Amino acid sequence: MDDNQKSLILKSSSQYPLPQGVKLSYGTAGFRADASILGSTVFRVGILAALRSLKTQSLTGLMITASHNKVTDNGVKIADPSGGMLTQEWEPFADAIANSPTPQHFVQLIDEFVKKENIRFDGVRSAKILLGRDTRPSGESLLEAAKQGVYSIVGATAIDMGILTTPQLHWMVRARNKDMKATELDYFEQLSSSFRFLVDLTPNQIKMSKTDDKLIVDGANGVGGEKLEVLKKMLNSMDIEIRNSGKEGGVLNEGVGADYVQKEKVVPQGFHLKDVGIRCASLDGDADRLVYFYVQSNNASKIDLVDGDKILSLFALFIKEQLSILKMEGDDHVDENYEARLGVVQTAYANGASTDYLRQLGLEVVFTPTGVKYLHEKAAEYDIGIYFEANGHGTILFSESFLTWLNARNNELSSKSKGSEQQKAVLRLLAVSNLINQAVGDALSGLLLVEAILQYKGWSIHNWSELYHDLPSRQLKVKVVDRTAVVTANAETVVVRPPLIQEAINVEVAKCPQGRSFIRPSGTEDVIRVYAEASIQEAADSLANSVAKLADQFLGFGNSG
Ligand SMILES: CC(=O)N[C@H]1[C@@H](OP(=O)(O)O)O[C@H](CO)[C@@H](O)[C@@H]1O
Ligand SMILES: [Mg+2]
Repeated sequence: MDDNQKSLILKSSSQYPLPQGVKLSYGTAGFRADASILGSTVFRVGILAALRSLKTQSLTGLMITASHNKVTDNGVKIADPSGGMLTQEWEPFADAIANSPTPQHFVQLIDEFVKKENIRFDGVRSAKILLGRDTRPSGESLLEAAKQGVYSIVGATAIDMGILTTPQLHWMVRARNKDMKATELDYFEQLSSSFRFLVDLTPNQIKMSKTDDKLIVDGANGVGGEKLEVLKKMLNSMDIEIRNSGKEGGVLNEGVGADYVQKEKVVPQGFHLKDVGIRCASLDGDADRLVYFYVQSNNASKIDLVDGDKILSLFALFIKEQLSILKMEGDDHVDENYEARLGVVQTAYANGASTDYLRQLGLEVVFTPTGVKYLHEKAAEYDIGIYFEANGHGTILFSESFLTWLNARNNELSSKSKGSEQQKAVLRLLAVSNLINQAVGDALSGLLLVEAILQYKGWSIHNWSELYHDLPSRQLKVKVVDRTAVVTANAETVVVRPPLIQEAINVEVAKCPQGRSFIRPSGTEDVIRVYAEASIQEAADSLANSVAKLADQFLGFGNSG
């Protein structure tokens, strides 16, 4: 970096001083905190996004959101040129700059990093960053801070895309870098046209009953509701009612949204007994999580939850079915069949019943630590990789080579057996690859795929929910002195440090029929999370309580000496 560049950063960063006592870490979902302390963080992440753009010689993205957190929080994360999360190799640098105490120290950190990474400032290609934000009131001024960050890098351009869902921003970054159509309208057109295409391939004899047509969506009073309104207009065949769109005066994520519904297992605000029997879905605050549910007929506040694991199972079942149609005999090109590698990726939070179900289907199921970046990376190793967190974040990834094969197969079948079952299966898989977001989990595209598959199978939400029965589970949080003292292994299923706690957990688990329990430090909150499941709810609750006590004994404040 030349002196001019250094003094530009120095000057602008003095306008965004780091508040006293702030310590942030680029966790499972970027930086998140109370919005009032985030100005300097977002400014610095603006610079980081520009450096990432220079390093990769591609466009990057910056999203301002705190997802399902309360409305007074906010956050910021970077989209890499692929549309995925920021490369993990850069996370330590993100932490270092966010916590740098003075503008001088900050400039020095950047200068060292630029040298180490060999980032070129020769102006041959300048940095370009797409900016987006959710509907939080603090978003506007934080977006300004991000712009100031970007503009402190000579020649850099910030393109403000306005209010978006997180997956839309990731989708646009990916599309732009692939020289594909990348505006918001292109996003809606791609989703709606591939959805219509998929639905047109529904076998004729299957028709859903009239009562199963309707879908009610809880928009969490966030950005998802207003975007779904746009999509709905382009899909005039669908009967969707959107509640908690943010226009009715409700507060973002307060008693609404996918996180609330999944964790509390109760109806979101605005849902009542008269909704019994109707298919309902809930988005989170930035529309990258999706769960379904229906209201229990005997208790209007309780729901039956159809979570990310069950969305994953529905997707896996459908994909597997299409792959087996492809393999059907009766055409002369059986030898040209491509053995597509289908993989399913879950975390330790996946309900044990879902994993059993998927394995019974004969699918390969693998586990990664919590956090989209791990699941996504693993899923990308397959021809078709399906990943979901139980909380509703997930998608289906298709490899380039498999897509090339599908397109070639389609051309071949078009000339030899147009309209055959095999060609329809090929076209369905291609439509899914266009519909489902290839960059990150996306509640809107996930919702359309669920709807298309339910129509294809002629299923109600009850049919779907009956695929398997969830084992009762319980999640708890424990405040501890230092959550980083907990080190886990085997996709977070065992604790390796501190010593002896895992043995103690094993003793509790052994007392419990179908018992399973683990603890891990949260990446987004200063707590240890406890998960337990068992054959009955009381046993899951008591297992979770005993393990929480162990966490407190080994790590809690009583043990701080
Ligand atoms: C148990 C749970 O739901 N954990 C969530 C939560 O992470 P934690 O690291 O558990 O705080 O937020 C992440 C970001 O949204 C999400 O990826 C993850 O699944
Ligand atoms: Mg979210």
